[in-house]
Amino acid sequence: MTGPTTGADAARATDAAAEAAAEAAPTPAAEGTTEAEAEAASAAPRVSVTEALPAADTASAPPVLSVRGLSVRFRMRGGAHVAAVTDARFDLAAGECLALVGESGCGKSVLASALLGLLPENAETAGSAVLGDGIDLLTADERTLARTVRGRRVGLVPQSPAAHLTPVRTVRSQLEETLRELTGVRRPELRKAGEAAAQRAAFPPGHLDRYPHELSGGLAQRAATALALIGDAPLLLADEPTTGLDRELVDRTVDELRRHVGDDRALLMITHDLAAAERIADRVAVMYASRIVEIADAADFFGEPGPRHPYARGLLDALPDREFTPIPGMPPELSALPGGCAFAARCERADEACGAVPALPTSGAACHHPVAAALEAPRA
Ligand SMILES: Nc1ncnc2c1ncn2[C@@H]1O[C@H](COP(=O)(O)OP(=O)(O)OP(=O)(O)O)[C@@H](O)[C@H]1O
Ligand code: NI
Repeated sequence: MTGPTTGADAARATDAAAEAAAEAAPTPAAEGTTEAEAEAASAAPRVSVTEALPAADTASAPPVLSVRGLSVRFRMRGGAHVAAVTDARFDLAAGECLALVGESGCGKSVLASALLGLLPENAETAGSAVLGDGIDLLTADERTLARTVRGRRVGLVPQSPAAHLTPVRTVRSQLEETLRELTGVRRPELRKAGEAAAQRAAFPPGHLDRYPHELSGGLAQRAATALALIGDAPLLLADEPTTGLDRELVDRTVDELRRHVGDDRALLMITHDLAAAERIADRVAVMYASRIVEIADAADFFGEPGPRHPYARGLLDALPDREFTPIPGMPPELSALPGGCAFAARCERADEACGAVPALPTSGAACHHPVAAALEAPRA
């Protein structure tokens, strides 16, 4: 899903006054933010938690989220189907940030909607997506999802914060309502709690009485993040949280998100911005034509040995600051996916073996001919 771009978005983006305020007061110590927090917000504290943690699949504590065989397809008129997510499998450990990357239309947002129980009527699902406490997000009923999951166990940082916020109410009133709903705080404590919630996401208190349309893109994103954090959900899901922001704001937004991934919280960040993924992710999952085709440690993926899947390698090589070479051809239609590997038609390494769907290892590429495989597994 790509959020609608409205005239209001453009107006906000050029709202110099609000932007200047955002720049001037991101984490002002004078507003009650501790120096350490202010420091953390501005200094990109990219802590490599993967080194301290056992691999997600072998962790002794149950993963915050465990996805197995997750598929989503949409029934279309005339009996056709769109396979938006096919057989996704991954774990997400506490303290970990997994970036789900891939080109527009590959199924990232549909996967997120499945995890929130927000799929439309014409969706059919298979598989499981189990939270640490055993709730399966795919089979939970709407009452459970509404009362105990959304906001409380899964916090959503939306793709288009401006559209996600209620336009006719101030940020303060939206924070207070969510606090009342999720934490039970009542007046007279509510006002203070609202200000504390804003502060957690570095939303400047001086802007609390503004309406969403009076906020810059960066501040709207902070307001939406503040709302997502209120329920202290162990799983944060951010779908393209940096859409429409300039580079500096992208960096700051992802750094702030990273700051909220504490010891007992995990973040699934969906993005097609590979630089943002590199900046905050511990692991990367690459999606192509509805399937996760590679899962790798972010350091290995963005550094050495680099991506193993030819598509993932192509994605990186297409970046302007790398080789700037686009992948030839187009992804297949999700309503007419080929048998075997969906990337084979565009892949110079493809041969007969690629007529069968390659398995996805716990870490590595779903590919019959992964890049650099020869280096790691020399034949005798
Ligand atoms: N309700 C629906 N009915 C039919 N097809 C749908 C529906 N919702 C999404 N799709 C299709 O599912 C596919 C995956 O869409 P999705 O929004 O997950 O892509 P994405 O990877 O998030 O892309 P983007 O980067 O543009 O946000 C697309 O082909 C889309 O057209
Ligand atoms: Ni999307």
